[in-house]
Amino acid sequence: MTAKPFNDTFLKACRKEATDRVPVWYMRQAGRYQPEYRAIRAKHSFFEMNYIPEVCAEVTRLPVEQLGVDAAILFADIMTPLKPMGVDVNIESGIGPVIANPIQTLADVQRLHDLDPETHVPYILESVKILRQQLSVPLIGFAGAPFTLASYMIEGGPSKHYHKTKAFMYTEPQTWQALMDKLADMTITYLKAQIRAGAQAVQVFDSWVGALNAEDYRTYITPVMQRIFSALRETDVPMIYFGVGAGHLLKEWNRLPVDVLGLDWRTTITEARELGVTKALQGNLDPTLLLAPWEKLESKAHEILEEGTRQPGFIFNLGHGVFPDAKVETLQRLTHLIHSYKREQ
Ligand SMILES: Cc1c2[nH]c(c1CCC(=O)O)Cc1[nH]c(c(CCC(=O)O)c1C)Cc1[nH]c(c(CCC(=O)O)c1C)Cc1[nH]c(c(C)c1CCC(=O)O)C2
Repeated sequence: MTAKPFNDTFLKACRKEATDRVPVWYMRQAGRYQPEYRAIRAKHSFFEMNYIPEVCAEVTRLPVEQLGVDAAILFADIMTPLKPMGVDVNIESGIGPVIANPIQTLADVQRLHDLDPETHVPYILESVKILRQQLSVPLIGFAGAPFTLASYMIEGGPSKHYHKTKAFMYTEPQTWQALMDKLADMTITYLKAQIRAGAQAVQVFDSWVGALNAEDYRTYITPVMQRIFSALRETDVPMIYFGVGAGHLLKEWNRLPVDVLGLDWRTTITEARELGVTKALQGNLDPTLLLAPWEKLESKAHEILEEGTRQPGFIFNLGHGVFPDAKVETLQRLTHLIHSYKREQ
């Protein structure tokens, strides 16, 4: 069997180079909407799937083979590196990460271990190496951003309003800073290790940072994100920064040394461009539309393609992850639509 030629359209779009078709991948492209995933998951806990590199690699490859997407994202969770740092976290199906020992004091922060990827998460690095041998599309490594990780660590699980997190930030600024620094060190070390092992792009998930207003983002978060992306700049892999409900932060994000901004569906690509965003963009179909009639999905996907392809540097994705009740066939059809799209001159 001859190996497929390497498909680098995703990497080109990250660098704002012209591509002959629009690259696409989907957040949470590996997950419970796939019967094959459910069969594997029935045999293992979530973290067990992380710990066994062959399983991790199989689950990572599944959507690439099934959907024909232009990038693979390593199968793990933003919580994976927190476990060896001393966070007692479990992934509960249908709920998300649940933490038995939430952070409350400076002593709790100081007790967190520094991450040493080679000893703490060797299975992640092994999975990356295996995948690089097997894939003919780029492999995206990823990590959670400090605010989003801290929100789970402080709230003890998923949250609606992040009020414990924000109260902590306002009332214990020094402890908050210590926590941000510790998490930023982890993010940098973890992503650099993934890149050394072979990850060809990285995405930093700051899913919940949209809970902050722009002024608080500037005060409490910009310095730490600046440090993370500057440190990763030393590598030459493209960096993507993503958050949900963060349209009001886009001007701030555009100043960070990052290559691609991930948008959710609340901000259109045209609106982002009008705000002065110059980075490559990734997004932003509302994942709920995967459950809508095809005509509705198709027309919105078309709109996004037209807006996105007005300039180079566009990667089609969803505005957030695929839901468990989406259908594989819908994502296959959508992928085909994106790959067949030709911009009218
Ligand atoms: C906030 C966040 C988490 N995890 C992640 C984020 C950032 C992206 C986002 O905002 O969705 C990131 C993540 N989580 C997972 C991936 C794997 C790669 C991929 O996208 O295919 C990635 C990139 C697997 C997963 N992570 C999780 C699952 C479901 C686990 C299962 O099989 O039960 C998967 C496939 C669990 C998890 N972990 C988390 C949540 C909210 C959940 C979902 C809860 C649920 O719906 O059951 C925390």
